[in-house]
Amino acid sequence: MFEDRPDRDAEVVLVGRSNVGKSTVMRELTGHDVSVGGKPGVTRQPNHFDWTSESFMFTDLPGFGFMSGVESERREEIKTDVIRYVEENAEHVLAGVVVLDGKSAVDIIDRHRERGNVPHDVEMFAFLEDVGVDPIVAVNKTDKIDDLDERLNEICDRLGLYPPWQQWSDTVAPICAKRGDIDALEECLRDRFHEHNRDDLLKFVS
Ligand SMILES: Nc1nc2c(ncn2[C@@H]2O[C@H](COP(=O)(O)OP(=O)(O)OP(=O)(O)O)[C@@H](O)[C@H]2O)c(=O)[nH]1
Repeated sequence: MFEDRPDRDAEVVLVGRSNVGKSTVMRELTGHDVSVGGKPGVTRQPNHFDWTSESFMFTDLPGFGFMSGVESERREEIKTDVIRYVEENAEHVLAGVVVLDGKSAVDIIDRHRERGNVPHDVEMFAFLEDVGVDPIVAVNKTDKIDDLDERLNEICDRLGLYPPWQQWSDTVAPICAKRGDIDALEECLRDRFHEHNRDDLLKFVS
């Protein structure tokens, strides 16, 4: 189980498979330098970051899915904890950011489907919608992708968003966190803050 959540009115959560770059995205969003790049599965508890003085925080939730050296039972527990956390706090969550590794996401999704499983990323996207949390899909590591438009269309297709991806530019944000390029994600967040009547937060998004 996760430790106690700090008492804040509003929150944006980051979810995603292990090693997709969530900590790097968080560093770029908040300026907090958290441990990045260690062993997959390093983040096992939520990392909460106060971002403004407006009782708002970002939360980096533990990565789920395959992690070398972590048993499948433990991986399932982590995923269950992530799901429970979002469910319990949905009313405070202004947006749920599903971070994907743009290079490998489609292959991993297709492999899971071929085996008859629901892929984690697809499940998480649908789950956020189910609990009334607007999902944003941050497609990270775009520096490793050759044909970005095609890849983004494939990702949309797998998530049930009818391509072309440009139709979903308020939901799908191609980013390269490592190089500090997260403009598209910030734009999506700005939309969500506005929709939730939190214009007070807009000034904090660069
Ligand atoms: N090529 C490339 N690598 C990136 C990018 N963003 C992050 N990485 C790398 O991906 C690896 C994992 O990054 P983390 O930020 O630790 O990933 P995480 O999702 O927080 O990982 P967990 O703690 O396992 O959940 C690191 O080696 C990062 O440097 C990117 O935009 N491009």
